[in-house]
Amino acid sequence: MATRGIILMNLGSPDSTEVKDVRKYLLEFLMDGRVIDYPYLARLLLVGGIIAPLRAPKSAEAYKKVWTKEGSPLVVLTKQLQQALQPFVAAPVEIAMRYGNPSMQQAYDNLLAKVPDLEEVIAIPLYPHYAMSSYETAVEHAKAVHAKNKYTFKLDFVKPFYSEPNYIHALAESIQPHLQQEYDQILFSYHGLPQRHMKKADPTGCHCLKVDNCCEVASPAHATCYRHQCWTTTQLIAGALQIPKEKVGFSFQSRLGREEWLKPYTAKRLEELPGEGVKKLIILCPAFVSDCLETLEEIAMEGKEEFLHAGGESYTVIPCLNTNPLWVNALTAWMNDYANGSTTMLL
Ligand SMILES: C=CC1=C(C)c2cc3[nH]c(cc4nc(cc5[nH]c(cc1n2)c(C)c5CCC(=O)O)C(CCC(=O)O)=C4C)c(C)c3C=C
Ligand SMILES: [Fe+2]
Ligand SMILES: [Fe+2]
Repeated sequence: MATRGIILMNLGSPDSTEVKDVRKYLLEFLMDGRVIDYPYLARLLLVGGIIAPLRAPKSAEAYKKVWTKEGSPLVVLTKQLQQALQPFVAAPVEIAMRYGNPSMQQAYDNLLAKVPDLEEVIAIPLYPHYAMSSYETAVEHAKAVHAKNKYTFKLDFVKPFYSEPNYIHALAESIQPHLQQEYDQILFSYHGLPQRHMKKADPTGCHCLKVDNCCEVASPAHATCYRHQCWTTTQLIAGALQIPKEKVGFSFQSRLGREEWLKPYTAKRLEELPGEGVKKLIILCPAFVSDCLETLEEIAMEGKEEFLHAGGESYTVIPCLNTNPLWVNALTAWMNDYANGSTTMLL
């Protein structure tokens, strides 16, 4: 059998909540041409001259609200997932961040230190849904670091798992206990994307955001359609838990800049919902498998304030899967199926 290693890939966080570290992180993140996809010089002027310097102090304050003794929640929870998974798989597991630390190269080198005759690495981008700015950049970065260092081991990737039954089961079971309370709506809030990115990722050039109900009509575009994949996760969870259609909400959070992003915007919905009679809200963020700034600060703190201020009465946030044993089971099943010759979960 091949000598293997596994890498859990997540987005990454600043090294600390100091403004200089947050600025450095924002620069690395937003200078990624798959995130801010403007021509290099325009991107450099916008990100280096405006966004990173102006946003860093505000983001640093937000990070301070959620930072833990061990560091950023996203990185700490990804490490905890590594520790939870390791006992169930034969191959060593490392973690890597697309931006910041630990880097992809560190992860490869850690695996090589443990397995000098490493033949194959399976990278698992921890994003259920495909987006150029999350899944695709993680994959392309992993390939670029692999090529630059002339590593000889083979590199494979787990594909977006938005509809995979073990993942859906884990997510549904994590939601189920919260549905025992009285609620008016359960809002599935996904990280947003510029609408332009959706059209850019459409290989047909004529489907996404161009056809009525584009995400609900069959199309080859769905393999790279973020909105379709978010919609599918929502439908599968609502079906598994038999949540009535009128109690399911769907929105997109974390907008940046002036372009139009996917709608409806979560922040706007949180202001509108109480006026529509939704006083008791349950909210979750299935675009993330690990809690992070966007779930702990934007949704659990700011979002709650917005909703209650608009007249809402109760606001329950469902945590991300983090180290949920069923989620660990899902990852274990994919890795063990692969070790037994199945390539179903590979890109
Ligand atoms: C679900 C995956 C993600 C997609 C898609 C995504 C797109 C995207 N993000 C920005 C800008 C920012 N995102 C920020 C934080 C952040 N984003 C994701 C995931 C996705 N982003 C995560 C997990 C996090 C949290 C990181 C953490 O340390 O906890 C930030 C930084 C924080 C802030 O200043 O608000 C920015 C900026 C864009 C522009 C984009 C698509 C074009
Ligand atoms: Fe983001
Ligand atoms: Fe679509």
